[in-house]
Amino acid sequence: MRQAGETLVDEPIAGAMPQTDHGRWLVLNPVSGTADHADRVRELAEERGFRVEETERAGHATELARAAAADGATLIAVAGGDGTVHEVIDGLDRADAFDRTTLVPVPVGTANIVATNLGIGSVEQAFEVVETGARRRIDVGVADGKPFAMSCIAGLIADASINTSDDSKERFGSFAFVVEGLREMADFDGLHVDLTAVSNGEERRWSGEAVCVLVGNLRRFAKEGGQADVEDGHFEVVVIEQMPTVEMVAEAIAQRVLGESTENVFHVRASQLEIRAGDDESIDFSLDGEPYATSRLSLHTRPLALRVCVGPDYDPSPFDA
Ligand SMILES: Nc1ncnc2c1ncn2[C@@H]1O[C@H](COP(=O)(O)OP(=O)(O)OP(=O)(O)O)[C@@H](O)[C@H]1O
Repeated sequence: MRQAGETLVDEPIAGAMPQTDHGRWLVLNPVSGTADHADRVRELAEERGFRVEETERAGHATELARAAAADGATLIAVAGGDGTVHEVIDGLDRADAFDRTTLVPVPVGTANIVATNLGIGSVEQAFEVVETGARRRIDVGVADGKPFAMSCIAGLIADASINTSDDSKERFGSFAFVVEGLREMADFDGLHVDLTAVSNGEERRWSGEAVCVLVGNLRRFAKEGGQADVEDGHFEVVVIEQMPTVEMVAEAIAQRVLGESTENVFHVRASQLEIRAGDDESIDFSLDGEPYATSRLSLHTRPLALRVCVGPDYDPSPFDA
């Protein structure tokens, strides 16, 4: 449910962009994905008036985003994968620049989940939407003060994109990487977790042994996956309960993917969330792929905080009939 004061800002659009961008920066990670994109991206960006800065090491994209904000950039393109986008969002947040900078992901990474969910499928399309696409504001997740765009996940999960087979993707949809993770480590003991979620003012709790905890912002884990509603001020939270065998977990997940609810999958939409380790040991989280370990994590959404360019396939209300 959208609340009063959180209405969409669907900013204009075709043709208007070059006049409204006071400075265009492009942060280029030359080693993302297959690392063969730098020349092409640089050429397209320079033709369109971007100042291009290449990253030289991990964390550098955060510094470059801060420099772009300090320079007064109103448009920042990010040629990289989800890790680079995450770093740039961190830099914009540190510069307190969400309100004056629009981000556009240029997908040259491995998974490119942020770009895909914003409806941007290729390098060429990214530059196209800069000129003619819609601009919108989307929710940002915050975990212990750290911003994230895509997801915050913990537990037994295989690398989200790389290790997941096509067969598994077909059967288990957006949970395929959990099933692959289970197969890799069949003796996993589970995470002992106490979780409190606030949804529309109501508190919901879950305690127990979990296979994994999946908190999606731009990324959707429940049901068939796909693009999340990233303008609703809520995370979609999925907890998969530990079960005696890998097969049972896989079966529970398959049923869930097929739309049948099961007792072993807890699913809630939440604007605030606290995840505590039941045994006070720290839990290894992944914030958009960035590792973060703690025994108590507080999360909330910043509704409609980040300005982005979106492609034609982006749907602001993906679950409306
Ligand atoms: N010049 C560089 N040399 C080495 N590593 C770099 C350099 N510049 C950035 N990095 C690091 O490269 C890592 C990978 O980048 P990125 O996430 O963009 O690509 P990816 O992993 O291929 O894609 P995805 O995250 O979409 O799967 C990031 O962690 C970033 O910090």
